[in-house]
Amino acid sequence: MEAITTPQFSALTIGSKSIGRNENIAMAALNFNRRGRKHCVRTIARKPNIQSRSFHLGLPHSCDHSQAPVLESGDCYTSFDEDWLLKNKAQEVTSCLNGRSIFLVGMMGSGKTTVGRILSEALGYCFVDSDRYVEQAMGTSVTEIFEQRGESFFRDHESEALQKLSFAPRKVVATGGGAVVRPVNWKYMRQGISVFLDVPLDALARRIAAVGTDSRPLLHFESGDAYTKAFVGLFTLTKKRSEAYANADATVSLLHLATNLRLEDVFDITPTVIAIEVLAQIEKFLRGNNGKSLRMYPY
Ligand SMILES: Nc1ncnc2c1ncn2[C@@H]1O[C@H](COP(=O)(O)OP(=O)(O)O)[C@@H](O)[C@H]1O
Ligand SMILES: O=C(O)C1=C[C@@H](OP(=O)(O)O)[C@@H](O)[C@H](O)C1
Repeated sequence: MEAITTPQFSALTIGSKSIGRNENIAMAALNFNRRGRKHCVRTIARKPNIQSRSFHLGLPHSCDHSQAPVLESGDCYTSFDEDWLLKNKAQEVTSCLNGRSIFLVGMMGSGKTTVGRILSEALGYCFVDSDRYVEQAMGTSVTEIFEQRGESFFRDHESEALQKLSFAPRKVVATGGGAVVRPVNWKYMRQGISVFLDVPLDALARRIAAVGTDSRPLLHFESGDAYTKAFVGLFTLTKKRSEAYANADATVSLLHLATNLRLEDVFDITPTVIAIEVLAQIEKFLRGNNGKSLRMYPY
């Protein structure tokens, strides 16, 4: 059996900078392959109730990761800095991505815009929100388009936007929550890699209630407070769309992620950690390790 090697960054000092909403330290991932050799720096999550502090990461020659939390992608981790890890993960995935764009799909409020911006910055890609793209092309808001021209008019322009974006490499595209329902949109998104952000209904409704339903016309028909409107509306849409979301090349399930990180609430998972997990799942897909078939890409 080969000896386990000490990671190159064993003397790296973790700064005492604040990370995440509660200023807790981040958790870094060091992935070891089956033969026990250090493979690469992997993923992280914010660990609640641990004070930020400086320390040296010096791993012994035989690391026991049996107690380390495990991400959905199967990586385990120790304490580290999440921005640093995102950068490293992005560097690692960049070469296998080879310029392919990333299309984030998921329900309203699943974090496509928030996570997409972080991802694009880490990868040096451009970020495009397809709703904003349509709004710019039409010179009016999505809400007004729905109210004045109807949903199918909006869907036509959404498809046109995705078609145009599909030709452009090096983009992270936050698609609209309903883009998955038109089969032709998958043809466009297949020019890149699609990732489904799978977020529990309650968390979606809480996020949307926090900002209100004004900019989400499909939730305007429901009655009750913002949370109830969002929950009921999203429940109905989810039932119709879950099969379509399953077409994505990769999925990041926040429930699985929270369970593996031993977090009680998906709200405790920061957008940066989700971005890292998106990259880890893309890597799995590109290596043919997630059960989805690879396609030929134009870039
Ligand atoms: N990981 C997260 N934890 C808590 N709130 C989040 C997270 N990601 C996004 N949000 C919040 O949820 C709301 C919807 O996010 P957004 O990125 O606009 O979703 P989408 O583009 O999928 O509709 C925003 O107010 C955003 O700040
Ligand atoms: O789920 C949907 O059908 C929609 C989601 C919205 O985008 P977000 O997912 O960015 O909120 C926007 O495209 C439009 O209101 C319709």
